[in-house]
Amino acid sequence: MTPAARYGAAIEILDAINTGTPAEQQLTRWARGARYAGSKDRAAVRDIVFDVLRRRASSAFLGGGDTGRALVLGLLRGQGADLDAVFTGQGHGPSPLDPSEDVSSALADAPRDVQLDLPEWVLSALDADHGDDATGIAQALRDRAPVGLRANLRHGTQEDLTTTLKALGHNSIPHDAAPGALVLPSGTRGLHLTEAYLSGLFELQDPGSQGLVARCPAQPNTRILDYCAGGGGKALALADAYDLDITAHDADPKRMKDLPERARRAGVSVQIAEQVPSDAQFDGIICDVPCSGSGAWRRAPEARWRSTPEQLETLCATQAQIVDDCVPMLAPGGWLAYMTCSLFAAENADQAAAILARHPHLSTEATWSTTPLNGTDGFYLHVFRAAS
Ligand SMILES: C[S@@+](CC[C@H](N)C(=O)[O-])C[C@H]1O[C@@H](n2cnc3c(N)ncnc32)[C@H](O)[C@@H]1O
Repeated sequence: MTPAARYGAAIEILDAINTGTPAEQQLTRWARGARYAGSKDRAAVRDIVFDVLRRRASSAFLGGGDTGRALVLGLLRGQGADLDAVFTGQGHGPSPLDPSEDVSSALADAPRDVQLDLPEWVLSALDADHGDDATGIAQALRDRAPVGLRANLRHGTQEDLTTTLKALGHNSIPHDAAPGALVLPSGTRGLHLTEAYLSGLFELQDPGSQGLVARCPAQPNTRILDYCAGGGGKALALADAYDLDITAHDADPKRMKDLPERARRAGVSVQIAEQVPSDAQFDGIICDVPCSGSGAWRRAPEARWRSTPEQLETLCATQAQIVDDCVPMLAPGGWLAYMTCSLFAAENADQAAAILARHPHLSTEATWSTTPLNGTDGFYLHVFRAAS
């Protein structure tokens, strides 16, 4: 595909997304029908679509509308790109621009929420929760995220992995959020197909996510419950760091389907429990609760536009319930790590304060958080300790 044809495809896909089809679904549908598109074309079209979704409000402002064409036009204007090289009208490229598509305003004339590509209510919450950092965080959410890796330290050091990746043509940089964390530039692809990955040398995981686990006060040979295990990112990181008796649970067990294979590849052991007996006791419990995901909105760019204050309220109620379900399973003197990939205090510090108020036998052992300003996704951790 020519570069212009890739933009043409992105315009069609964005028009379909505008009718309510989720972006992933529409990208898959397009790729199935576009046999002529190679893997590089598919990746490039996906990047354009996701770039637009991350910058949807500013692209609509600069493109003079919210059709697929206007959004792509606005994105390119914002990037200062050569518009005539894209709107060529040749092959499958978009038709040439019409004078009616000229927009005289600069982005600096737009309201702040438009400039920062966030719904107004989200920006107000970030301002309230992050003060002077809010603008920088919002700006970071407009860009692609770097690729994060976790070296499986049972297979080698962070330095060993850096050397292996270098031999594969990838320059990785250590990240100080966790002992095995590395980052590579956004857009690094195909790592999961390398022998290094298949033989268990690393997992794909944001350094911030690794930082949460690195701060859990696990002691060797203790019983740990990962109550919202999902794909097992936290359980696997913990199992790599210590010899533990780890039980992984999720309300939707299908989400754990890849966990046994990932554990096998990493050379660690994690037991799967579809049900956890209510009288079970654990020395440590991880509550990696379902949340707005606002800390990771660079990776799921549609989510910011679909999120609502009402959804946030429902999520907060679920988070509180999950912790309340877990607290009775905490052995005397045990720890509970409440964690989110959210930037909102409502899901983070406010929840922690409410948990302490509801469960007076818990105290705060540690807290930690990170935002995209640190080169990670946004995460929050609150470690509680039960009285012995
Ligand atoms: C943030 S994700 C977990 C990500 C995972 N820990 C990881 O690191 O890959 C939250 C998970 O909570 C699960 N969940 C939602 N409600 C739950 C509940 N009431 N009890 C247990 N798990 C729940 C969801 O199915 C989802 O997999």
